[in-house]
Amino acid sequence: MSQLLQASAEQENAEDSLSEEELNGNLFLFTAAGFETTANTISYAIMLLARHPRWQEWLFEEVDSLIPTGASEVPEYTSIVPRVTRIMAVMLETLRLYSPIIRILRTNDAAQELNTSKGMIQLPANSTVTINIISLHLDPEVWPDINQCSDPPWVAAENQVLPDESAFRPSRWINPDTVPRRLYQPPKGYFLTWSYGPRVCPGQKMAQVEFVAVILKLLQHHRIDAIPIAGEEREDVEQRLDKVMSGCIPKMTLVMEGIYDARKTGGVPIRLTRRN
Ligand code: HEM
Repeated sequence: MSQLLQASAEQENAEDSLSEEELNGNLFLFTAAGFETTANTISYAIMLLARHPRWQEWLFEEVDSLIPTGASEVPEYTSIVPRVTRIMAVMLETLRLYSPIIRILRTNDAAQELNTSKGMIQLPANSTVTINIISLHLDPEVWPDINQCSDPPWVAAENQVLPDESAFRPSRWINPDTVPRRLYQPPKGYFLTWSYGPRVCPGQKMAQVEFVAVILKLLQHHRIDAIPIAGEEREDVEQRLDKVMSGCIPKMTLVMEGIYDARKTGGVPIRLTRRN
């Protein structure tokens, strides 16, 4: 944003600088696009980790190897971020299941021919095309059973009721050691959480660093638990969390309904317990 302001201020002709309306528009875009998206992704990840606590144990292994217990040093970007794999996998899996932007709209000025795998599609001028990100991210022809070799052993023993593509299984993003790229690269066009092409999200890397920093610091000393309400058993808590997460609505970005109005709705009480 500061580079944009500087470039605008340096223009010799006033009409080449950004108008007040354009400045306000950009400020709004950066705030909404930069804040809501990442904040909600972190909220969903915390809910998923409270709902599936065994994945926290899996993350603790990575967190403790990155910052050994008792280490007083503040995590340092260049030494930590390139080594973070599991936290990134949790971020990608959260974004796959709960992408903050659930559809991308594009309108063409002129008539266009699209050459697709299903044949040629003629688009008249001013057609609006909606890309449905949710269905791409859950496509049963693409997502099931990827990288099962990276699963922690308890995954195979779990009685999984959901089809694999709908389940929270972050290890699907972790390639075996024999593959040079650490994280799974989905087929082109099937993971569009950041969009694609010339208008791809410019804040992608910043969001990743924010997510890693928050989850790393949170799990360095704490575990996340959903607090039972009024004598709930664990099974009741799980059902309640599933219900909250399935009650998502796309506002500016995808959000869990009622969760941010905690005074009225009660929200979802979460406890951070200090790890030993
Ligand atoms: C998890 C976090 C994020 C996700 C999932 C995300 C996703 C997206 C998507 C899908 C678009 C394209 C929207 C469209 O074309 O209709 C977009 C655009 C944009 N994002 Fe992000 N974003 C995230 C974080 C950020 C951050 C942290 C920033 C900046 C600090 C940012 C700044 C922008 C801007 C400025 C655009 C507009 C780009 C353009 O129109 O050419 N985003 N983002």
